[in-house]
Amino acid sequence: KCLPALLCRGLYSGLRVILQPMSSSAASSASPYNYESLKVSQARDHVLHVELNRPDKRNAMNRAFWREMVECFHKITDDSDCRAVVVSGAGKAFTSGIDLMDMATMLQPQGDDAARLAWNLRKTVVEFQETFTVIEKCPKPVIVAVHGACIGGGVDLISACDIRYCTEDAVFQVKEVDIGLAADVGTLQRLPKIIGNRSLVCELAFTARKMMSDEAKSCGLVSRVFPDKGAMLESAFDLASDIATKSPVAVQGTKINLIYSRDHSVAEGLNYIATWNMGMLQTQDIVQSAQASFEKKTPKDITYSKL
Ligand SMILES: CCC/C=C/C=C/C(=O)SCCNC(=O)CCNC(=O)[C@H](O)C(C)(C)COP(=O)(O)OP(=O)(O)OC[C@H]1O[C@@H](n2cnc3c(N)ncnc32)[C@H](O)[C@@H]1OP(=O)(O)O
Repeated sequence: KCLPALLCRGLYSGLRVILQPMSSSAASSASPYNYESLKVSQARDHVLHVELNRPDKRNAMNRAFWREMVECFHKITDDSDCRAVVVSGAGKAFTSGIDLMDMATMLQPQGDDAARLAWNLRKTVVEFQETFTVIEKCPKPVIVAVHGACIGGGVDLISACDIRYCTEDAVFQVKEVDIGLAADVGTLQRLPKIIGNRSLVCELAFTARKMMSDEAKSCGLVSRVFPDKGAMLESAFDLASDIATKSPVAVQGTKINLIYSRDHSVAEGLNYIATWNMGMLQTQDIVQSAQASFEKKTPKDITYSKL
């Protein structure tokens, strides 16, 4: 064999080793899901449960929370073993929104003059927005299960999730006007697209009035209401498990395209998915799924490769 060909092959093998993605077990043993404000556990096969975990403070969103949600969802995005996520709150309530004790220091502007103060404050708001936008950027479906109070930042959080369940005792409140600010981390942008009723969004956001579970269901904010938290979580885990049996190529491609299409015209959405599927239609998952269908099997009978 000629020397240049051998050198090329050696270089190629070396590159393959360097570019080889870390297996999920190696990744998770190096950096487990370990947080101060969140508790992450494996609820079912391929299903992670992310709990807001400051029950004594009604899961108020403190400094650690705003940072850890981003870290957690980045990790979930890269975790090839995870195919669906359930988010819920520990204790008496889902969340009481931003931590009012931490708020002053978290939003304290820094800078030598008005321009620099404003510049840095804008950066802070954009960073806070990322705490919930990561949920939307994560290609794994995220189901949120709300019980009790879901206030302020809580509505921003659930608006970024894909599927919303709640209990009969759930209370939703776009509370920001009551603390003197216009909601700025997602509610005003996402909620109108979820409930499709601008009049109702304005009413909720201008007055901060409470919306109970029956109204949340009738306006389309949540898709199901349960008598208690236990029943809700069981159903949320069942739903996540069901999603996790399907092809991850199909499910994650569906989430990404649904979100893209929400923010673009039909023509742009069709163009995007055509380009998407020119790669993804080449998956073995289609061959396996079609074969299973011929054999009267379901996705549950198929082992799809990790994504
Ligand atoms: C760039 C910024 C972007 C973000 C903006 C976000 C804005 C918002 O989120 S606006 C909404 C702010 N939240 C509130 O106004 C809610 C305040 N809390 C309540 O109304 C009640 O606590 C609640 C109805 C949620 C629950 O009532 P309950 O009787 O069950 O509990 P409490 O006795 O009131 O509270 C128990 C302990 O938790 C502490 N706590 C509750 N909420 C917060 C909070 N938001 N921040 C900090 N701490 C909170 C409360 O002080 C009690 O603590 P302790 O006295 O030590 O037991």
